[in-house]
Amino acid sequence: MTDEFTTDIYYDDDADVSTLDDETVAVLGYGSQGHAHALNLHDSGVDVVVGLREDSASRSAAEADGLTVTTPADAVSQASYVSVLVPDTVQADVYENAIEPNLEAGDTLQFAHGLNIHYNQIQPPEGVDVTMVAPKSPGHLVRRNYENDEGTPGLLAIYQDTTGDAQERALAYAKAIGCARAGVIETTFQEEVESDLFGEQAVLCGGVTALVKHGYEALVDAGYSPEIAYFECLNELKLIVDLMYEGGNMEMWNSVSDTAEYGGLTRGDRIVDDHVRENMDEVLEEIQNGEFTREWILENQAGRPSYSQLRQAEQEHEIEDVGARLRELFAWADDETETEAESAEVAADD
Ligand SMILES: NC(=O)C1=CN([C@@H]2O[C@H](COP(=O)(O)OP(=O)(O)OC[C@H]3O[C@@H](n4cnc5c(N)ncnc54)[C@H](OP(=O)(O)O)[C@@H]3O)[C@@H](O)[C@H]2O)C=CC1
Ligand SMILES: CC[C@](O)(C(C)=O)C(=O)O
Ligand SMILES: [Mg+2]
Ligand SMILES: [Mg+2]
Repeated sequence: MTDEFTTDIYYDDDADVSTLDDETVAVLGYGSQGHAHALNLHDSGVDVVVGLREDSASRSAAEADGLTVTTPADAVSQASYVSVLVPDTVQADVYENAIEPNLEAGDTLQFAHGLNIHYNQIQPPEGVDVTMVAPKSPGHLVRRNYENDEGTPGLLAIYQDTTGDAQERALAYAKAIGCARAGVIETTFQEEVESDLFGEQAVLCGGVTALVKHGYEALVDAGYSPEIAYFECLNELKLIVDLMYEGGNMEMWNSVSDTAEYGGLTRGDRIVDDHVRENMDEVLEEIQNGEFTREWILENQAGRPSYSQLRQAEQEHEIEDVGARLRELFAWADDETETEAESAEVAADD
């Protein structure tokens, strides 16, 4: 077991937002990450211009938030620091048509996810710095944490350092969006993209929702009420994970009953067993060898048939309707409503 971390971790004292005083940052995109970065940078005193399509649904939101909005190409031409926060699947096109023609030597080209660089969808020119500042959080929480004077952990990677100032500039950016309040871990584009794709597929998004739905279906199919199944398998998960977030699995184990602890420790590995680990290793291999990224690019080129069908089926799962009706009935609905409103607001920007 290692008693020393091998990575460098940076905090607010390691960064200086004034590094960006003479720079204009173009934030391309105003969705989950884009709105959070643009607003946090702006509130940190950085000169920001948002780049959006003429017909973008996000324009009105960005302008209502007091930000300067123009087209992506014009934003890049005005900027010395370009933060690419459009969907991964359109970045190569946006780069070719709006970024590359307007990028100048000495500029920074920055990403929040390494996919397009690591899988060679974008080949940046020599003469620019290429960096990544990747919050380890959904975008609307990056904004909420900043507004609450809290931080969001992030990753930082330097792919190309032409100016010799790439890290100083990226750290200033990370501080300005609130990541250095929590901690910024230095990594590489490869490590970020492969770990992020794995985490969202096998644990955070894919794995956990599959577990929740199977648990819900097992109870409902055995005759238990949907309300009970929802509270047991979805709602309480937040409360459990909050404890894990605060103090590791042991904080959760120390808080639940001995009965839950014994049942969980003896049955957990029967539910998520060695076969699940084999599946995880298979999913990771598909990420590492580029199979997933090729599949995702082809899916988009075909107009997202599978994505749309799967998303529709997810929306139609009984747990969505049961959960929406229950959240309306309970005291915390105001908070949830706020979260759902935040999500709806950001989703409208998509
Ligand atoms: N979502 C998250 O929490 C996280 C995302 N990331 C990364 O951040 C990046 C952005 O993702 P995310 O914030 O989820 O993106 P969203 O889908 O939430 O937002 C996309 C934004 O880009 C705009 N956009 C879409 N297509 C184009 C286009 N062709 N040209 C110009 N603008 C366009 C949209 O506006 P409109 O369609 O109206 O033009 C919207 O404002 C990705 O690299 C992602 O991997 C990293 C960490 C977490
Ligand atoms: C967990 C999904 C994520 O990687 C994220 C919010 O970090 C994403 O791509 O949205
Ligand atoms: Mg992620
Ligand atoms: Mg991701």
